[in-house]
Amino acid sequence: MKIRSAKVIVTCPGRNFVTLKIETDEGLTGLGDATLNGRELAVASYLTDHVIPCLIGRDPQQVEDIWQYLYRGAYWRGGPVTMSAIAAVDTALWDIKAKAAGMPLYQLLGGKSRNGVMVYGHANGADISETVDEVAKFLDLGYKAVRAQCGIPGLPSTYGVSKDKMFYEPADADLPTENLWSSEKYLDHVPQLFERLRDKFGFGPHLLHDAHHRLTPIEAARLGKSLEPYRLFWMEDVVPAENQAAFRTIRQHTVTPIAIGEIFNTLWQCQTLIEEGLIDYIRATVVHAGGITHLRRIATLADIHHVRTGCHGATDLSPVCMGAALHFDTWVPNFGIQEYMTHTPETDAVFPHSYWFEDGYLHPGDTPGHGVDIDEELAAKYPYSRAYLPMNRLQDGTMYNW
Ligand SMILES: O=C(O)[C@@H](O)[C@@H](O)[C@H](O)[C@H](O)CO
Ligand SMILES: [Mg+2]
Repeated sequence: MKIRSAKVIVTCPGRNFVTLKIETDEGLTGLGDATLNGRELAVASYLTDHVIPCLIGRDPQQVEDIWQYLYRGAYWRGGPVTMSAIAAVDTALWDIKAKAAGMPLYQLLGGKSRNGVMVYGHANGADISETVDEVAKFLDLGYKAVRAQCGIPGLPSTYGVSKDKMFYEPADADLPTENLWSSEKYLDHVPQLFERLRDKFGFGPHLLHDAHHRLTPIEAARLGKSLEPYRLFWMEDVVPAENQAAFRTIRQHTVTPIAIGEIFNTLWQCQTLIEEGLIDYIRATVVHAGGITHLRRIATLADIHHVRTGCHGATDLSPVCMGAALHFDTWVPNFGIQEYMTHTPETDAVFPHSYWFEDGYLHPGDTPGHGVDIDEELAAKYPYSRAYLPMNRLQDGTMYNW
């Protein structure tokens, strides 16, 4: 078998998605997600201008060799653009391999380790009362786990809190909007939210929270301690992780479980976190962490150190990434949870898929491959439209972690 052609499809059914489609001389096709929020065209160019020419004529069955060829061969290793491009190739090749075998992808990875993939939904509200109402809606839909975010008194807008309720759009403008941030106000307010949620819903549902890399280690330690009575499933991205050793401070102070990894691209960015047992959940996922091939390595290292997975699954990761992640989740022995923000109906129509939600769990389906397709005619009706994630400044104007 040989790769006959490959192309990049950019579409914007409400938000931008970049998809790689690889076709073989035997007529099999495979899809990989290559979406990097706010930097989409950089990955599209990396693929079209630098990767696709090297793929033509190669044997698509050599998934590992092609991964190594693109990773080692480029000389310039790692980084979000490179690793999203490699991920797209890798995902498309696994899709082709599974289709050629006539199997759903999870079978090739080692088969089912569970009957369904537990997911968490996103509840957000302008204030505590609204967030409580939103959490109730998710629980009514059958979710076993809900992430809760809420507006902070004294801050005009906060990332993750939006008018959209079943999903919110991370990239919200043609040029980046700017939010204001105060860790002091945040740290005072968040424990009150979880106190109300536990009062109302008890300890049955799993509750999660995302701090978007905005605290210092000692502030994160304080957050973890103040949330201990409410027994969260995890607190996510409490500090930026360029300095992995900084997590030791947080760990020394709190037993609230720690999750991180949605912006990680390689194993090297979480090696210390995993090997020293500084985190409980690794949130790297297929599209930004080098595809199934590399994510599997991260998960295997994590397993040895009692760290479980919690793949990123926001709306800026396309249904192609979600489909691949669900096959991975169905197999991976140290599965923790999967994030699930529902896509819009327009996006679902562009990417017909075999996965479905039922009673708090997603199921990947049994279609050969990863089970996600693209309607190219429909995709062509939604041209690229530039959009950025918002940014964050402190109240005195200092540029801050978003
Ligand atoms: O946990 C999450 O889903 C968030 O952190 C995302 O909204 C993230 O900010 C976006 O995916 C960034 O593109
Ligand atoms: Mg997050």
